[in-house]
Amino acid sequence: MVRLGCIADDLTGATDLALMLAREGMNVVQTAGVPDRELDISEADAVVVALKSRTIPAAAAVAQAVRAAEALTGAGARHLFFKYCSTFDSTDDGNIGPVIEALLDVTGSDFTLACPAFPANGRTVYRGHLFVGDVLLSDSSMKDHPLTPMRDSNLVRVLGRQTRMSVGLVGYEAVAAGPEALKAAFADARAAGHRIVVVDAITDAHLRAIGAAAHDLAVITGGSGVAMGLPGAFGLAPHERTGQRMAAPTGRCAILAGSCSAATRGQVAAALAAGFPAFKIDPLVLSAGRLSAADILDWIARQSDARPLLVYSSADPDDLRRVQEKLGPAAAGELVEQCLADVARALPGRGFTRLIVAGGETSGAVVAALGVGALRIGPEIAPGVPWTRSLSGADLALALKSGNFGSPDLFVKAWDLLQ
Ligand SMILES: Nc1ncnc2c1ncn2[C@@H]1O[C@H](COP(=O)(O)OP(=O)(O)O)[C@@H](O)[C@H]1O
Ligand SMILES: O=C(O)[C@@H](O)C(=O)COP(=O)(O)O
Repeated sequence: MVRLGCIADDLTGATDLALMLAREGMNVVQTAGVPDRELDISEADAVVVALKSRTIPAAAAVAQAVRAAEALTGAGARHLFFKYCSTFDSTDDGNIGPVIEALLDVTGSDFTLACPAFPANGRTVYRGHLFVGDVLLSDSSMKDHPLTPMRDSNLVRVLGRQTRMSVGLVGYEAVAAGPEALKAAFADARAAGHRIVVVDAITDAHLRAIGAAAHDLAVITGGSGVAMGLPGAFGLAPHERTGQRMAAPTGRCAILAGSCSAATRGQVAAALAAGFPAFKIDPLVLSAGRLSAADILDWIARQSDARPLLVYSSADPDDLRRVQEKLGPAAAGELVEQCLADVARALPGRGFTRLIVAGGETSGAVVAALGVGALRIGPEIAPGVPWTRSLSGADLALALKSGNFGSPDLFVKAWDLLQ
């Protein structure tokens, strides 16, 4: 029986959330897009629908989220969880605010919370300001994101620009005082006319308190952290998943990296230092027609299968700026995503069965090209990053890595969790 219906605005965000819910005791099915009627979700406590709606026009993001919400409530979900990035990736046009408005509308409710905190990955919220590690969001590498540069750390202000609804703040004191104090703070904020409250959270204990206080809301929104307390609040007990290995089809290994985030760039550097055969995509050469997916596949055909192959477009902020000035951010992004998707489509036919994909938008494009419609969550590689196994399309082990997650050795070590 589906208790919790989840809608994630990108694919890596969906696996991040699915891992959190699974670890905390839920039986989770993750789908890429709105699930087919044929997919068996009868055993699932939670279904996580991955959209690719973070950077599309707000009206389209709303339409996709509403369709997903209708499918999930139709499958029995009484509570909806809207998952966005722990760095609140969005623009002044949306899409976090407009989607929250639409989900409140669909469920006939008038109050929810917003909390992207994920302390295990260094994301904390204090006085409504989002920190990444030791610095404010606006001082972090997210200020240079290719599609959603984040240059304001005050989430009440950021969300306020995206919605006509009144946005309030529930501060640290209420969160630290526990679920009953939090419920009272929610009631006060609602009575004051706020329809969304940004909630402070610095520790996992805060996230569990928020889960306990919010689990009966029809709509809950946030990063995967705020889902930590929900399975327990629904009466389920955590699973210990670390240390497990996942059975995976035998075959070759590849890494496709379209993320330019700092963590991914560090992982690319570590893979190069480890001597992985690597192909770097230059979007300007691609755009000039002097490089194609077929060329990359020819290069792949010439490599030995002794080590994982790396195909990447990850660029530092200066290179990225140079490309974006020439091609425009959206066109450059699409060009690279299309190229990596075209490469990915051919990989199963060439014996590749184990793939790491870095980047949320990139993962969305790659998984769509692979025709994978649903995923089972496997062991945790790093906080927010599980191995998964495809439940439809080609039989694959897939790690869909959020741009800024994972330690530098992730591309080198993740394979050890497969058997
Ligand atoms: N060298 C590059 N120049 C311009 N855009 C790029 C380059 N490499 C990747 N991109 C684009 O940047 C975006 C990165 O987003 P995403 O895959 O979500 O990564 P992250 O998870 O780090 O946010 C994608 O649209 C990708 O195609
Ligand atoms: O919450 C997070 O940080 C991630 O789950 C996520 O959404 C990351 O998105 P990308 O950085 O675009 O992979």
